[in-house]
Amino acid sequence: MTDLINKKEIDYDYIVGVPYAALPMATLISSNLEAPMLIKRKEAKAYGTKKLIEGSYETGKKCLIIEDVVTSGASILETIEALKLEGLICEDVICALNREQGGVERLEKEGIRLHSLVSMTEILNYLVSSDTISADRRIEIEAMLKNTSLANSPTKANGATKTNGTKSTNDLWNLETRKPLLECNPLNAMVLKYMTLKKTNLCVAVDETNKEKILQTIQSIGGYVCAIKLHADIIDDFDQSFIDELTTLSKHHQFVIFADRKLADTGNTVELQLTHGSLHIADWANVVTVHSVPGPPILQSVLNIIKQNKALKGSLLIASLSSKGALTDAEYSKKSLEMANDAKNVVSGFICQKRPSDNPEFLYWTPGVNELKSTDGLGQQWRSIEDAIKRDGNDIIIVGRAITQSQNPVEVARDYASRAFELWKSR
Ligand SMILES: O=C(O)c1cc(=O)[nH]c(=O)n1[C@@H]1O[C@H](COP(=O)(O)O)[C@@H](O)[C@H]1O
Repeated sequence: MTDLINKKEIDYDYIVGVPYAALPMATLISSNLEAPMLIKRKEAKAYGTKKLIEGSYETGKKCLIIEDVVTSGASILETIEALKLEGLICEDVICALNREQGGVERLEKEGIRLHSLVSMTEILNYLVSSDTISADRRIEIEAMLKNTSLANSPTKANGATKTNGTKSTNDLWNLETRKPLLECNPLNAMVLKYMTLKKTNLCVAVDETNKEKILQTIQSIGGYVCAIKLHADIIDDFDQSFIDELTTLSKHHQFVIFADRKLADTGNTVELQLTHGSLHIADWANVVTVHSVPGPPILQSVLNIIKQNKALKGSLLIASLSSKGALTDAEYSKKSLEMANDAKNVVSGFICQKRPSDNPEFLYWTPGVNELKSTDGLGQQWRSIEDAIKRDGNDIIIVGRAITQSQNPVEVARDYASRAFELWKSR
């Protein structure tokens, strides 16, 4: 907690623990920081000073409140009330666990900032990602916490109309319910952040062969995408300077870098393909496509590389392809889904035409989208944004030539992004 206090550069004169559970922590912090501590009594003594606040202090000075667990924030406000009566100022609270049951909001209303070591969301994320609890169990816990906070909330307390803040567990596609499930996977957390921040579920496939042209295109449309997909092996002048500029653009425009490599070999070969050769894919790509045809070992190898903490954070498994006559039928998709379900720490989602599953923990990425044409004469099959999102149930559209070969790629990217996002949000 002292590190958190220093990191947040909180200004204070005294340390005050919320009686009684937080007093030992407050005492330790006061001694570590060599800061004076005040004691707030639960109730004034019937004799002696009869004061609620013990210790030596000057009015107008600042108190940093220490609490162990914050639920509604009521006991903190009680402590602050007593301190204010003595002319003391309270602006910051440090707690160990924020149960996220209304405490932050209630304190914010009083101009109080709550800084927590860990939140309930972070704990649940860890429990799900470590397979300690299932995603469904997580939703039940969150519904229970939400119910409890509604039960404790002031509006409910003063008899205001009941609001049912819980989402039924089958409303898994509601973003508020689905968000915590998606955030258990590091890549999906990254993608979702950009999607919700930039209001876009558009991934543009920049299938150009010249790095300057690629970088110019990305610079112009970067504001409208959550991801940029490349076939690095078609770029004639692919080199480190390209990777550096691409990475800079991804940070500036906040998008995920997607290497469409369609890995489909033995584990050893895949590990070499991700880390060697002229591409060094894992050094710059956050996500890579993987075929399920070699079976589960390929995912273990991709995970081995993800664990090396390079740029690579996740993979998309091919469930179905858009090309005419593709062999990826329903049976193939089902087998891909089984592989993915056993490897959620490496498979963030799918490349698919129709969403192969109703599991909200995956993101469903779909190519083959073009509002103006239905084929390119080379086997590609295109359909509309609406069909891709609403009829086929996908999350992210992957669009190439409809944007990159249009008269005005920026305008088309903006249009595709806004239409796709509206359809996705309203699904
Ligand atoms: O994995 C892919 O991205 C992919 C899978 C698939 O089934 N179909 C498909 O078109 N793609 C890719 O998505 C992009 C589609 O580009 P356009 O056909 O120009 O929209 C290309 O980069 C393809 O390689």
